[in-house]
Amino acid sequence: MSGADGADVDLTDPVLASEAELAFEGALRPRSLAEFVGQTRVRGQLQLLLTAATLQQRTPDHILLAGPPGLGKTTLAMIVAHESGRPLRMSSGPAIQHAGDLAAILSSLVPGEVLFIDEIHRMARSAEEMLYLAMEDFRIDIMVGKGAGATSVPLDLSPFTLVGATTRAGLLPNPLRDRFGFTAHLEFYDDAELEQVLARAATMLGLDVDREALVEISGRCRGTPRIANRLLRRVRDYALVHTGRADLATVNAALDLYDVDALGLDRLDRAVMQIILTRFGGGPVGLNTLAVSVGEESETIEAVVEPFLVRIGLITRTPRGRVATPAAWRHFGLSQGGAALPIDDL
Ligand SMILES: Nc1ncnc2c1ncn2[C@@H]1O[C@H](COP(=O)(O)OP(=O)(O)OP(=O)(O)O)[C@@H](O)[C@H]1O
Repeated sequence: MSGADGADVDLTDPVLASEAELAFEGALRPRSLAEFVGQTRVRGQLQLLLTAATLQQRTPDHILLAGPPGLGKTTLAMIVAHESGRPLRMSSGPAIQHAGDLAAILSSLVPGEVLFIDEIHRMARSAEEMLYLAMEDFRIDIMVGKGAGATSVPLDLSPFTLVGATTRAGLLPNPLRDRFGFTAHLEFYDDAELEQVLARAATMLGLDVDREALVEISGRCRGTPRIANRLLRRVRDYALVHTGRADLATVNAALDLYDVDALGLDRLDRAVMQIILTRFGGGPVGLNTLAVSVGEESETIEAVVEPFLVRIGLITRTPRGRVATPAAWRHFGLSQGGAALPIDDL
């Protein structure tokens, strides 16, 4: 995807978000379940779980939040802590590469603390095993010494609530998954919900946006609040520099400039579709082949790209691989079995 200066710009890539954007994202996070838009079922389930724990004056059960990036897992973890009036400790799977890393965190938790572990499926196996006992009995066994003389010393922990987030619930071992009292599967947001997210963000930005402009952005943000907020900022920029107002024409011009198409497909989505349609005649194509072809991790394709493409009906998953649907051929203006376009032309 090319920006105005010719540099590659990917509005959907959280890694490329500037510090200002991250600060903006933080400021936008809803602080309570009532403020949290959409995910009605999950909100109701969480509300019940938290209220029951408060009535019984105990720590809420451990919670697993599963779903693609940007749908609100971190926000919900913060809300769990805030609504139950407990402190929050944040960590992530990649930062826990040894059991000792986890032991250090667990042993320093204050009573009732909420421990959020993002990308929990990426934690080291030895730490995962330590977590089983910690979640169940609020206890860990610490190994002292090495070899034949090693002994395990039990250490009692303060009661805590673990909130784990994962884009790949299927990768968690069963013993870990079973120890969560509640698993919430976050879904992509529908257009009406995204309009609410955008309207709220526009108010916080002090941006006067037409309703039809909001509708247009909500249809192009991959069902994802994080992307909705980011696109809104680019529309704000465009209005500031060029048009003076955030109307439909401004939205179309800004999003076209950043190569966000009518369905909200980004560069990686399009690259994946190109491979399936033009190199493999519509598929089936295996996950690893796709990942190698577009130069991405297969985990990213499976957790980020594929759920969205399936949701909007451009691909289906079959036992033999991913297959393009007739809607995909239409969207890219290609006829099934027709001449292949050069990969870079789509
Ligand atoms: N339901 C919602 N209502 C309003 N804003 C939301 C909602 N969900 C997410 N957001 C906004 O979207 C942004 C991204 O949310 P968040 O960081 O919680 O997503 P995430 O699922 O944890 O993503 P990742 O897995 O990439 O960390 C936040 O700035 C938040 O304000």
